[in-house]
This record gives sequence, structure tokens and C-alpha cells, in this order.
Amino acid sequence: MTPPPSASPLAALTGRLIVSCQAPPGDPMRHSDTLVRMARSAQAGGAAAVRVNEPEVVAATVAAVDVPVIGLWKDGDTGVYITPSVRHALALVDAGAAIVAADATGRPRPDGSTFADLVAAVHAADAHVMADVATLDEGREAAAQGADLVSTTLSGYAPGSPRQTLPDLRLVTDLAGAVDVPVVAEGRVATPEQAAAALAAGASSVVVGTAITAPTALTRLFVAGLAS
Ligand SMILES: CC(=O)N[C@H](C=O)[C@@H](O)[C@H](O)[C@H](O)COP(=O)(O)O
Repeated sequence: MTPPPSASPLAALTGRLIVSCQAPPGDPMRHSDTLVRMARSAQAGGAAAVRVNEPEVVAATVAAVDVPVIGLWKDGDTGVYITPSVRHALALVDAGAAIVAADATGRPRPDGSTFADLVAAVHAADAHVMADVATLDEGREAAAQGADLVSTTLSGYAPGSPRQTLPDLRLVTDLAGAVDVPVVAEGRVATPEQAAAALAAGASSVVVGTAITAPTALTRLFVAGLAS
């Protein structure tokens, strides 16, 4: 296994908030300059890192913030769509991502590669890997394959994980007891109290996206509240 690069960007994340600055296809916020401004706002508010989709936006964000950029590349919307191939991963490293987030669920990848192949390629390019998983077994396997961080990103979205409206703190705790790498709580963290509960449950860092950076989704919540 290729040794991972120095631990420096990872140490800065311990006990801290990571803000996911993304917008879905068709959303008015899906605009590079707008997403870069979101990332700058996240940094100004105290985020330790930002999580950013697509190489072009990663490159623009890296040029605009001082915190580490976690890059992902969503391609498609079924099966493995978060950084699905080695090519996607290396494009993110080329764009300046310090950490590459990638699906580590063990489902087939479109280029026939394995998650271990992706880890080896990213480590050889001197960057780190955040494994997006849905289950405890996937997290264990990802850590064994060299992931530098394991995140609960896909719990509730990929097969084998419980559908729920709250963060999967059970998975956070189980992973924290099972892997030697930092565990990140990600997915449906909607309040500061939930973020703190995630740390208490064993997370090393917490990612918040929608609750901070998605005005369309947040507006819909209020509109639905008025209609009920
Ligand atoms: C499942 C999936 O594709 N999650 C994505 C991963 O990058 C993003 O769409 C989420 O916004 C992110 O994980 C943060 O989660 P939340 O927005 O719930 O705070």
C-alpha cells in the first residue's frame, strides 16, 4: 500500500466543523463564483475545511480560501456517483484538493477499479482520501484499504443503511469504535446541537451542508411549515 502523505491537513480538522458548499443541478446557487463565496463565508465563520464538488469549483475555491479543500466529483445519480473513478479522483488532486472524497461503499465502479486503486492513486499524488460510506462494514473495509478519514456521508442514501431524517449517530459511534482513522459525521446534521452530539458520539469532525449552504432547500422547509 502506498503510504499516505503527511498528516498535516487532517490534524487541523479535529473537533472542527467542515462546511459542504454544493448546490444541486439546476439550482440557482450552482455557479462557480457563488460557490466560492459560500466557501469564503464558511471560512469567515470558522469552518476548518470546505467540501466542494467538481474540479473547476475546487480550483477556484483553492485559490480563494486558506483552509483545506475536500474535493469530490459527483457524476451521475445512481450507484457510485461520488468520485466514481480514479480519473475523477486525480482530476480533483490536479485542481488542488488536499483531500479527495469518494464513494467507498464497495459497489461496482464504472471504470472497473476498486476503492483501494483510488486510494493508491491519490496517495501517490500526495493527497488524502475521505471514504464516504453507508455502513460499519464499509467503513472498516475503507480504513483497511488506506482511507485517511471515514465519513458517514452515504448512510440513508446507499443500500444497507437505515433511511432516517436525523444524522446517523449510531454509525458514528460504531465506526469510532472500529477504525483507527478519524470518523466524520456527515448527512442531515441540521443544528449546532446535533453537530455537538456528533462529536460526543465519537466523530472527529462534522460536515454540515444543507443547513448552512442551501437556501432553496431551506426556503422549501419554511414554505412547507406555513402550509401545514
Ligand atoms: C448523499 C450525498 O450525495 N451527499 C452529498 C455529499 O457530498 C451532499 O449532497 C450532501 O449535501 C453532504 O453530504 C452534506 O450533507 P447535508 O447536506 O445533509 O448536511
